[in-house]
Amino acid sequence: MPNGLARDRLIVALDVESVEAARALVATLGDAVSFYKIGMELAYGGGLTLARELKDQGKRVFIDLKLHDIGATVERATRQIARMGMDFLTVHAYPQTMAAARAGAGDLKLLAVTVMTSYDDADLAAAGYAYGVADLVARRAGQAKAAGIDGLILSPMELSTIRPLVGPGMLLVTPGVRPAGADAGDQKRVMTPAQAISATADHIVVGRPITRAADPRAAAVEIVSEIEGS
Ligand SMILES: O=C(O)c1cc(=O)[nH]c(=O)n1[C@@H]1O[C@H](COP(=O)(O)O)[C@@H](O)[C@H]1O
Repeated sequence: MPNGLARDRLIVALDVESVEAARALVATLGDAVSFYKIGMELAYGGGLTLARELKDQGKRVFIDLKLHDIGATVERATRQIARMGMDFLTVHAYPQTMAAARAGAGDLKLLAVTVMTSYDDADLAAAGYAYGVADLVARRAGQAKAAGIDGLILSPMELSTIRPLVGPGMLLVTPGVRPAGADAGDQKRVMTPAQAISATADHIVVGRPITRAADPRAAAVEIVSEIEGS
């Protein structure tokens, strides 16, 4: 049985196309993984039913729907996820969106997505932003804290500047994590599990390096031992 505390810091992104594929992966990973993320691909393929099943198995579940809409819609959608008894929900880090989600969340923990880990400064400029990544993440971190948001999604590269800004109480959750030598794919701001944990990530989110591995359980166990050694 892997070390519980280290294991609970790994969140596996169940980015697969069907509930059947997700169930098979969860069975393969067994007690190596305690925390799962259900994102858009699986949610749009029936994954919200699986979310309840995972909770009933004692797993923690992060619903990653990255809400962003008018306030009334965000508030009501957040309330629906809160009723499902899930652990985390993502919303985009826009002040109006975060305030609306806070109003609907109750005890559900909200994570604000700062700047996607597939973006660099040039991508932000192309999207019309005057800020680079570092400045926009910092600005949104301050706004999330002011809105009473529980945590942030950011890349591991921003942890060392953002942790001092937000303090120990804010959950810092980082995708953009790759074991040494793994393919970065579409991720542009990347660090290893050990580097992310040393830089004070509370949780790391890992998808393809586990879900597409020849032996997903071995890949997860390896990452948990890297977390444990950090
Ligand atoms: O909100 C997220 O989880 C997220 C935010 C972000 O900035 N970057 C990012 O990669 N993610 C998610 O984290 C997971 C990363 O997956 P891999 O790149 O396969 O490890 C995917 O499910 C993404 O949707």
